[in-house]
Amino acid sequence: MTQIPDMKNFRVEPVGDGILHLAFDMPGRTMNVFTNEAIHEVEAFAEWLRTSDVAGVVIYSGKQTAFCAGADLTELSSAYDMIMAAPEAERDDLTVAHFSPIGRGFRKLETAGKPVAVALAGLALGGGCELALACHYRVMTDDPGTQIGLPESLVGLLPGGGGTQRLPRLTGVEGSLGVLLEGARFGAKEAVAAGAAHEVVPPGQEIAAAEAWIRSRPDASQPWDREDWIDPTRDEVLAVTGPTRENALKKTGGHFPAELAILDCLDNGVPVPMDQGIVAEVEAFKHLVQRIEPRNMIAVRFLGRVDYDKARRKEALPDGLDAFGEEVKAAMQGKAAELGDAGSAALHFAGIGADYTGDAASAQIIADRKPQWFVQPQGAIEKAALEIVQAGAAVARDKGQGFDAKHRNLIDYHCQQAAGYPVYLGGPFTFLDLYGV
Ligand SMILES: C/C=C/C(=O)SCCNC(=O)CCNC(=O)[C@H](O)C(C)(C)COP(=O)(O)OP(=O)(O)OC[C@H]1O[C@@H](n2cnc3c(N)ncnc32)[C@H](O)[C@@H]1OP(=O)(O)O
Repeated sequence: MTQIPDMKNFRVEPVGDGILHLAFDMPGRTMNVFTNEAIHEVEAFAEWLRTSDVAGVVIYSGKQTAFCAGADLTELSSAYDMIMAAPEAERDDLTVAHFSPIGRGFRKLETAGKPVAVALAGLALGGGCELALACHYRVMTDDPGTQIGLPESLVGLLPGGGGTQRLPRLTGVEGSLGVLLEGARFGAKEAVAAGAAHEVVPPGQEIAAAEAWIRSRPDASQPWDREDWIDPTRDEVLAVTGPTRENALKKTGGHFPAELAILDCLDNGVPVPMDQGIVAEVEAFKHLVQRIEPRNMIAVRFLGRVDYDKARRKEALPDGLDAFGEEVKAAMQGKAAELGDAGSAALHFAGIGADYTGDAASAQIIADRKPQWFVQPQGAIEKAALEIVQAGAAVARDKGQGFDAKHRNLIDYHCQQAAGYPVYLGGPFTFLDLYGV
C-alpha cells in the first residue's frame, strides 16, 4: 500500500478495525473552506484510498461550529481576475483546468471502492455540502445549526463540485430546486425526508453512527453507479425545469445567469450517467464563471457583507455611510424621474429598487446578450437604465473619495440594501471601477 498523502487541511487517524478518520481542519481558520490546496488534497486522498486496504473512512470537521462553508470565495474572486487576464482564446481551457479538480476529486472519492461516511455537525454549505453528497452515507446531528445547502446562486455561481448532479439524483429534480436556486437549506430531519441524508443522531453521536455504518460492511457505491439505477428522461426533467426557468426569468429579468446555468446543468446532466453529468456541470460553470455578475456578487454580496457585519458588530461602520446610501438612491431616483416614462420603465427593467415586470422571453434575450446590456445598451429603456446606474456611480466618484478604499465593498453592499443598487452590478464603486462614468 502506498503512503497516505501529506495533507495540511485534513488529519488522518486510524481508529481500529481498518477504519480511518479524516478530520477536515484547516490550520489558522475559524471556518473550513475549499481552497485549491484543500481540493487537491481530497483528490490525492481519494486516489490513495483506491489503492489502500482500509475498511472505510469517516469524514468530519475538526472545527466546533461548522463542517465547511464551501469554496474559498476570496480565492474564487482572484481566479476570475487570473482567467480574464489571459488571452481570450485560452480562457476556457484555463477555467476548466482551474475549476474541475473539485468535481473530479469528489467523483474519485465516491468511486474509490471503499465506504465513505460523513458525520455532519454544523453547517455544510457549497463545496462542503458537495463533499458530503459524494460520501456514501451521511449522518447529521439534530442540532438546528446542522444544515446542508448549496447557496452558490446567491453569489452568482453554481455548485461546481457535482452538487447540481448528486442532489437532484437523491431528492428528485423538484425536491432539489429550493436548495439549488434559492439558497434553501435542509436541516437533518428534512434532509433525511428528502433523501439527501441517511441518519439523524443527537449531537456527539455522529462519528460513532458513521463508524457503525462502516462496520456493517456496506456497499461502497452510490445509487447512480449501481446497475439498477434508472436516469430520468430529458422530457421528465424538462417538465419540471421548463416552468421553473420561466419563473426564474420573470423574477430576475435575465440579470442573474446563475439560476439559468443551474437549470442547464439539470437539463443536460441529470438524464445522462454521472460522469457525463459532471462534464455538463463543468461546461456550464466554465461559461458562468467568466461573466462579471458572479465576480461582482462575490465581491459585494459576500465579501462586502462579511465586512459590513463585522464593522456593524464593532460599531465601526464608516462615518457618513447612511448619508452616502441616501445620496446614491436620490441620484438614481432623480435621474429616473428626469428621464420620464423611459426612466420609470428602466427601474423595472434593470431591477433598480423595483421588480421586473416584463415577460420571460424578453428576459431570456437579456440573459443571452453578449456583451450584456450594461456594456452595450440598446433602445431607450436600456439607455435610461445605464444612465441611472451611472448616476449612482457618479456619487461614488464625486463624494466617495473620503472613504477608506478598503471599505468599498462594504459601502457597495450598503448601497444594494439601502439604495436598491442592482446586486449583479456590485454597487456604485464596483461600477465606477469597471466602467467609469
Ligand atoms: C464549486 C463550489 C462553489 C462554492 O462552494 S461557492 C461558496 C458557497 N458557499 C457560500 O456561499 C457560503 C458563504 N458563507 C456564508 O454564507 C457565511 O459565511 C456562513 C453562513 C457560512 C457563516 O455565516 P456567519 O456565521 O455570519 O459567519 P461569517 O462572518 O459570514 O463567516 C465567518 C468566517 O468564515 C469566512 N468564510 C465563510 N464562508 C467563506 C467562504 N465560502 N469563502 C471564504 N471565507 C469564508 C468569512 O470570511 C469569515 O472569515 P473571518 O472570520 O476571517 O472574518
